Amino acid sequence: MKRRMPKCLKSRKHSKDVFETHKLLCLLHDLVYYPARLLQEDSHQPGRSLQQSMWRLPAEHSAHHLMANSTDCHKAQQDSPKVLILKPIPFIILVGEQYFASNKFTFLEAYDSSLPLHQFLSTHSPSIKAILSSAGAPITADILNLLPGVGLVVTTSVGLNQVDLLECRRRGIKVANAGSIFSDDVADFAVGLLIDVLRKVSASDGYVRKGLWATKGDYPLGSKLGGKRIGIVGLGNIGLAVAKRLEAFRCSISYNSRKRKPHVSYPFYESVCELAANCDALVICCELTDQTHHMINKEVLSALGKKGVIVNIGRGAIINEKEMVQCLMQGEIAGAGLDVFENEPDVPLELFAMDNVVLSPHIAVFTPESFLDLRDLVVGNLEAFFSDKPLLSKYGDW
Ligand SMILES: O=CC(=O)O
Repeated sequence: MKRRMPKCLKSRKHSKDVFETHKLLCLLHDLVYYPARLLQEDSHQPGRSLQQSMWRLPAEHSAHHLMANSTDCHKAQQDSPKVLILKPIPFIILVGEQYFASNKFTFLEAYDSSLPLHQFLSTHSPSIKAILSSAGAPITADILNLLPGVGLVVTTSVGLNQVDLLECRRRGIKVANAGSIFSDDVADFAVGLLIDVLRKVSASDGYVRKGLWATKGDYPLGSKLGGKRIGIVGLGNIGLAVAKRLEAFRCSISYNSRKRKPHVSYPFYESVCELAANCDALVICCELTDQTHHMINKEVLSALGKKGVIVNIGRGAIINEKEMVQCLMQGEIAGAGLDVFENEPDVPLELFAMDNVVLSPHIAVFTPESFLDLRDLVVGNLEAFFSDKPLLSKYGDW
């Protein structure tokens, strides 16, 4: 389906941003995921202000700076409704200066203040009408309690496990996420991890680099992807994109999901354990919710079996990491391709020594190309909200 895009965004030229985007993406993981933890610990304690921290957005890109360039803009900044940002979101750097000059809204960066968060929010509460969140920036009931004027939470992430959705629903706060913008990127990466684990791409790369080819001879061969039975856990946009790719490899697809999908002919398993017992590889594509937390446990992995492989591009906590590490150590499953972990950026040390495991630092989601689409979607959602128009990527039925 074609995504609608606000007129003001259609005319913008993206190409000149690509170079900047590439530079930023090199820092992306550090900026988005690692500081999420750092910031949780740092949490607006006076004296430990983030103003001096390396994570702060460059001053010339902040809304305050951009809007403060003329008296008119300054007035507009004071009057316009505020979109709260609790933790740094590097993609904002990509949003053109021109767009910030709009009078529809301005960003209010809480992490720029030396005030304790509670005080900061109480002070600015009347003007805060929306929140811009990201994968590492939790939006809790406590925060929403302090902000009764908020009508929209928009996130730069696909996953919404960091947002208290029940509270949003209770308050009638609209929620918009990154929709399907990243589906192809994540699916490419999932298939990449699967091929890597099966065909030992990274492991054999390490073998060559360490000079072992010359001294130890040929490396053990990997296993063929073609014809494998793949179980997809979570058949949303990403799961379907994974399935489509794997069909081209002549894999047979089956799936587990909250509900059987109408118009989908792949075999459906109500139990994830049964799915695991009937496939050679499991690809985890579902959301992290109370129901999916630790859903992939020892029992499921044992059902997958000694030749089975698991790939996770969903969220770390969908797998019981301790049990998975044990299963890998004991040869209960054959290998794993993991982009997400329970306590990022911490990765269980045991995995480092396993050459049947491929590890990546939660990067499946982004490519520079779709990052530009994300920019347009987030700004488009905010623009729509403040113009009382339908959101571009509304989540939920409230
Ligand atoms: O993992 C990242 C996301 O949910 O966007």
